[in-house]
Amino acid sequence: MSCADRIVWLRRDLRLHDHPALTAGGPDARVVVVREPAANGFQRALVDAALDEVRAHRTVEVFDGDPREVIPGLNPAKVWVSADFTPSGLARDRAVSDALGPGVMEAAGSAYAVDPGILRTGQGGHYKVFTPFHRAWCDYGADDPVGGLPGEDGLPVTRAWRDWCGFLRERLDGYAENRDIPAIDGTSRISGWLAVGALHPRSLLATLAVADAPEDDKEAFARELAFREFYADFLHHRPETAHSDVNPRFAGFRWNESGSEFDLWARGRTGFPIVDAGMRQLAATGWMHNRVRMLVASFLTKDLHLPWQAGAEHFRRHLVDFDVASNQHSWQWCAGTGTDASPYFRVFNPMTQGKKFDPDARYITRWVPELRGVPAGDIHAIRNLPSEYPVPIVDHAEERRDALARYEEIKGVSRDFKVRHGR
Ligand SMILES: Cc1cc2nc3c(=O)[nH]c(=O)nc-3n(C[C@H](O)[C@H](O)[C@H](O)COP(=O)(O)OP(=O)(O)OC[C@H]3O[C@@H](n4cnc5c(N)ncnc54)[C@H](O)[C@@H]3O)c2cc1C
Repeated sequence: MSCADRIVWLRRDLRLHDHPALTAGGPDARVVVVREPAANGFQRALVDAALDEVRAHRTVEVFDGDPREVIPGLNPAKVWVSADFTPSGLARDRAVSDALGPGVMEAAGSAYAVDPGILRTGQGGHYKVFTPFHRAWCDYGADDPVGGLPGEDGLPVTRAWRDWCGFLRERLDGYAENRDIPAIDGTSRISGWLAVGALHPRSLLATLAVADAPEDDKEAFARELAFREFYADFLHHRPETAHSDVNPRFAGFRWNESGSEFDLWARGRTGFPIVDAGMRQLAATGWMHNRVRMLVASFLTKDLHLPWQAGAEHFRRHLVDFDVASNQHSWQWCAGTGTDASPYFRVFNPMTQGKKFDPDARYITRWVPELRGVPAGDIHAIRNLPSEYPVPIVDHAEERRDALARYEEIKGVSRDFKVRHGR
């Protein structure tokens, strides 16, 4: 087999370190990228940045077109890839592999520390609840990084790696507490790099283990990585849940039709300051703090009674870190339809949540300039706000009651179902 026959096809694994597929292909393999549509402009810019760094150190042939035609058209004898477990990635890879013929395409590694599908419950099923998954994930453990980390063995130190090391140095200490406060730059902000594969959780866990920080903070961080892997594992077993409710009880739920209220939510013009701040942060930067993602998702599904799929699609079109498993399942969690879901009847109050997690309204006023200079107490109580700021588009207390009433309708259906079927 000549070098030209051996290909490493890079997708969302745009890095040179800790890369089983590149290691399997060896230093002489052709490295190939087929440009596929990115979820949005923010993610496309990150793909380009990560790809440029790979190209600065290794020749990469970049093709446009459909990988189902481009890869077989190169007539390779062998193609190594990082396994892609997303439903669309699996379908693409199956088609490419069929076109190449048996044994040509081989997966080495994936975007996860523990590949989806590996962990099983005692009964042999897949995990449906995070806590036992997390326990099993910790027990299973992650392998050591493959082929070295940036800065070792001549491997370049990339922007993504510098961001990660900056977090380890400056913000890991205190992460467990600070991660919930949107006004503090307390999280790692590496989700975009993970989404394009410029970082790998295995390398993160290896460096996290030896970092000089309190164990609580390290454990809290690893737990968040486990959430990412839990959602990927769940989606692997239940691919239809990228679009449909995990909890079948919601099949008959009475959602509203999307209309002008959706647009006001998307534009950060709901009149609820913390919701508007989050949506404006998303529009401006492609990123939103996790706590605020939860609040805006709760608002869309429980105050506006709009289906989680509409919000998830909006996030897909804007998030720099869009990841189908984390996004769809986080939305389902917030809507109450998903794995381990926050119960439907737990409805976040945007005023009290704002007061609790952004007490001096620093986060809110960073993104909602009309409210600068207004006392935090007034912002959280939504009173005496300047006329250029919108009045609330709904009455939260009323919508909460409505949400609970709608939930009662399907609860009743489910109780009837149980009675009729003798369960
Ligand atoms: C409605 C909603 C939609 C979301 N959509 C996405 C998405 O498309 N892509 C995405 O990566 N995350 C998503 N998240 C999860 C979370 O908000 C982001 O991962 C996190 O805010 C990224 O910032 P960070 O890297 O600073 O996180 P950190 O707090 O530093 O966490 C480190 C890493 O752990 C993972 N992580 C953290 N929290 C979660 C979580 N709740 N679920 C799954 N993984 C997590 C991410 O990979 C993150 O980069 C969503 C959350 C909600 C509530």
